[in-house]
Amino acid sequence: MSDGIRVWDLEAFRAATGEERAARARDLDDILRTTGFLTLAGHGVPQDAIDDVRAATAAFFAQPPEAKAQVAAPYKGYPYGWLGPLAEALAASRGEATPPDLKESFNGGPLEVPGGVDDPDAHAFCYQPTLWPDVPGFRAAWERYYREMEALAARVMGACAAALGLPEDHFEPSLRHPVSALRALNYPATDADPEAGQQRAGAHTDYGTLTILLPQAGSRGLEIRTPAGEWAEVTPQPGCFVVNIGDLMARWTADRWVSTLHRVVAHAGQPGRQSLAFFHQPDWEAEIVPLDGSDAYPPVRSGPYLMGKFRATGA
Ligand SMILES: O=C(O)CCC(=O)C(=O)O
Ligand SMILES: [Fe+2]
Repeated sequence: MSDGIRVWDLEAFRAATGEERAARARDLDDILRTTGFLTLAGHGVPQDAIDDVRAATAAFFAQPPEAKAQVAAPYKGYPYGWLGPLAEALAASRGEATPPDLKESFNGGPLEVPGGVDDPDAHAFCYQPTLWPDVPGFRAAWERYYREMEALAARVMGACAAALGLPEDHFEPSLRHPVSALRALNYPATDADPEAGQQRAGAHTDYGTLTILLPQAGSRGLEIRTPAGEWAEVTPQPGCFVVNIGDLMARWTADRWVSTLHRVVAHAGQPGRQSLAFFHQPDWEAEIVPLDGSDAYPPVRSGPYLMGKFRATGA
């Protein structure tokens, strides 16, 4: 089944002026109001930064479990490192009991700890060190890609401000030290049928502002729940990212934009699939108040809000 995910070109927006720029901003607003998902063209991330992180993460996952275990989270609740197979069920974030997801992941956080953060929760939950695997070139490739994602997220947030009719620098004071996370995902090839209700990633919404996803080229199985209530497959487009809105952005826009339910389906006889998800999250202390001036939601702080979402799933 083909998808209804529209392509939106960031560089074309940034190069445009006057009425054309306004029209491209309106188009972005329209996409984020209806599906909350888009295929991002014109992203400006160098291809070799993408190729290098793909090669590094593939080499990481290809190691035997004992090697991966060397960068497993050292205690329950440690935010980063290797999460082995069957460690998480994303559907639990919506109170649904399912068998665990058929995946493993490697997770890392901000590359620097800013001065002046007093909240001990910020240190325990966000500013723990990323654990570096002993894979040649891994750290350099990961850090470069992380920085590219931070810069891309800032450009997309500028466009989002325009789409909301705000000055393009509107979000900048909330994005001085974002507490974003990068997650590499490996969904092993399957031969047998999954258990009833088991998926590669169970149905969930993302928690933060934006997710910038790099699905494996030619891979299948990522689906979004359409406004009509059906599951529609997202087909990865060569040279593009998939970008979607998370719960915090829905809240910030007082539900003008939608944080759409999505999943990665499992069935027998699937080839392996690897993806990279960058979960963009404003500064720990940033106060998120509905942008339309309404009282649709009480103010929350970005970091504690995110931590609350994770705690609610027992992660
Ligand atoms: O791997 C994918 O394509 C999507 C993963 C996802 O939705 C997530 O980890 O939040
Ligand atoms: Fe997701």
